[in-house]
Amino acid sequence: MLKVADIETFYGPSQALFGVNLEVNAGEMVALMGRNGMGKTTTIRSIFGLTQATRGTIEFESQEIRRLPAYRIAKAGLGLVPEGRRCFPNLSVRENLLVTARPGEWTLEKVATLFPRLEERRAQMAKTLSGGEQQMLAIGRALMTNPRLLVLDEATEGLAPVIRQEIWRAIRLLKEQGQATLLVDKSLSEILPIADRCTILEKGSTVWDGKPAALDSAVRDRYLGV
Ligand SMILES: Nc1ncnc2c1ncn2[C@@H]1O[C@H](COP(=O)(O)OP(=O)(O)OP(=O)(O)O)[C@@H](O)[C@H]1O
Repeated sequence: MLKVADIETFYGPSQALFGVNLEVNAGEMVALMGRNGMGKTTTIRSIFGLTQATRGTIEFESQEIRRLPAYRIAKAGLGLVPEGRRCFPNLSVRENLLVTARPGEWTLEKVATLFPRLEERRAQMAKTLSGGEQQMLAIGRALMTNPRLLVLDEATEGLAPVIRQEIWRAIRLLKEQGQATLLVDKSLSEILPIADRCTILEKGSTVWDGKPAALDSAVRDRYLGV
């Protein structure tokens, strides 16, 4: 479904990615891992055309998307929940969900069953929601675009444990429903049981790819330890 091959990405003169390889197949949940600053967010920005990769290929459903503008990439069927959420603060929950909605299986009703808290707060302005609720709204909004591939960048970062659990429960439900997902998160105990595959980045390159069961303590210490 998504095939990223040998991409290189720069911020001005400074190179952040030196050869990232990554694949997500239909129905798969893939975890993109690596310590701070190794290039996870830059990889996601490159996939979505927010910072264009200068080399390599990014194919989504057999279409080369590396040079497409961000809006065309979203339209091709990729849905992003960016780091830091970014809901529209002065729109209501309902308006946030509807503003980028596209026809498909995900509707207001279905998002309400995934996140009942959002339904209870549907008329509230997004800026009055808690951080965790805003995160749920960001996920709901991405789902309302009915993406064939959903990408979550640090969806549980900095949230209270009870809210994190609600979000992980939703992610597990998405997995059961066969939603193809690329996930960046530091919580190995949550990710490893549900990921089909893990891709690890170090200093802007893919250094390991495999099933979570193959991620032994040597690999963890080498690439994920602090
Ligand atoms: N806007 C920017 N301008 C210049 N350099 C940047 C910019 N954003 C990130 N970088 C650099 O690119 C490299 C990769 O950063 P990136 O944010 O992709 O890492 P990450 O793995 O997502 O880290 P984290 O887990 O901390 O979010 C780092 O060296 C970082 O300093």
